[in-house]
Amino acid sequence: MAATKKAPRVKALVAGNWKMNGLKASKKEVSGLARLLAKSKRVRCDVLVCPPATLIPLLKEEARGSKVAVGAQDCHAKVSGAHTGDISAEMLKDAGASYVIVGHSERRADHGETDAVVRAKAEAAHRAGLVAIVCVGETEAQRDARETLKVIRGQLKGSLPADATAKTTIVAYEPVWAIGTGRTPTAQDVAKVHAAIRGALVKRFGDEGAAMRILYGGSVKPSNAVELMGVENVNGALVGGASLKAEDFFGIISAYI
Ligand SMILES: O=C[C@H](O)COP(=O)(O)O
Repeated sequence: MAATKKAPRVKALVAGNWKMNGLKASKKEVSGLARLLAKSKRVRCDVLVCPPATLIPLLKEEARGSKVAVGAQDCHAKVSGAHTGDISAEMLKDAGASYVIVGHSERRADHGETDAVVRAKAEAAHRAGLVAIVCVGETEAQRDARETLKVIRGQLKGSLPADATAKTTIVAYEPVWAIGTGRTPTAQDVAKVHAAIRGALVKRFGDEGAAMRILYGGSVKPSNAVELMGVENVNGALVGGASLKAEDFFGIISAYI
C-alpha cells in the first residue's frame, strides 16, 4: 500500500498591519504586547507587528528580547535610485524589519499595483533577506460573480516569485469586502479558498508549498479568531484594526494558546 504523505506541521503567524496609524507614543502597545506574551508562556505562534515605516526602528528597540517581530507594509522593487517617497527592502531591513507585506489590496487599488509589480516587490524582499507576505483576495463583485477561486489562482500565479520557499514567503488571503467591514466569510468559505491556495502552492512549489504559511485577513477579532484560526490550512492571521491595541491583538493571538 502506498504511504500517504502527512501534511507538515506549520507554525502559525499572527501579524498586525497598523496601516497608516501610530505615532511614537504607540510604542506602549508593543511593550504591552511583549508583557502579555511574556506572561503567557503557552503561545504557540509567531507574532509580528507591521507599523508605518517611520516607527520600525523605535518598535524594534521596544520589542528587543521579546517574541514580537517587526515588519513593514510595502517596499520598492529596486535597491536604490530616483524614486521619491519610496523605501527599498534593503532600507527596511537596515531599519530593523524582518518581514514585509506586499500586494495588500489597498496598494493594489490605491496605487494600481499589478501582479507583476507585487512579484517584483516580493523578489526584492527575498533579495534583502526579508520574508514576503504576499496578499491576494477577491473584491465583492468578483465574489458575487463566483470568480473567487479564479481570481486568487491568477493572483498567486502572477505575484509569487518562482523561487518562493516556506521560509521566504507567506501568502495572506484577504477578501477585499471583509477588510475593515466587520464582515467575514463563513468558516466553510475560508476553508474552500485556503484549500485551493494550498493546492496551487503544492502544485507549483511541491514540499515548500505544502509548508508555506497561509494567513487569513479581514475583520479578524478576538471574538472570531478561534473559529477562523481553527479552519484547515489557516496558518495564522493578518490583522488590521484589531492589532492597534495590545489587549485586542493579544486576544487574537490567544487563539493559539
Ligand atoms: O492587513 C490587514 C487587513 O487589511 C485586515 O484589516 P481589518 O482587520 O481591519 O479588517
